[in-house]
Amino acid sequence: MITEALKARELAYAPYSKFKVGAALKTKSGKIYHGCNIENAAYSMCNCAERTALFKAYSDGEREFELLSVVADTHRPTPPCGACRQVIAELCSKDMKIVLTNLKGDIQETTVNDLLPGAFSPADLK
Ligand SMILES: O=c1ccn([C@H]2C[C@H](O)[C@@H](CO)O2)c(=O)[nH]1
Ligand SMILES: [Zn+2]
Repeated sequence: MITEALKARELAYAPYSKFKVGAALKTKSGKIYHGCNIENAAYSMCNCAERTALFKAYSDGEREFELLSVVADTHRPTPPCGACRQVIAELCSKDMKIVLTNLKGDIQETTVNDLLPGAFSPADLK
């Protein structure tokens, strides 16, 4: 899955930050969705790799996910931003595994719940 995230990273559209990110999301049925960050001249419209992968999968009707991997050229394994953590918390199970990596090959394994404990959730709307 790290190799798949690296492949996804190659397709990043990051002309402004020059910071390419790749993500790979595996469904429970074994399908792999790739995502890269996609930036925009209107900077606030930039979309992260993690959300690209999740939205691709979700819009294909996928609902059950097994693993998300993320990679970028960071000193530590690439941490997803707050917005992605919130989206991941909504669409993936709390115990789903997340593998954070970087180009040096450092690896950090974590879970959805560890990335955003106490996330605002659909239950809070009731
Ligand atoms: O985990 C992360 C962190 C940042 N980015 C993107 C957003 C923006 O395009 C660039 C710089 O923040 O990296 C991601 O895709 N994922
Ligand atoms: Zn993000």
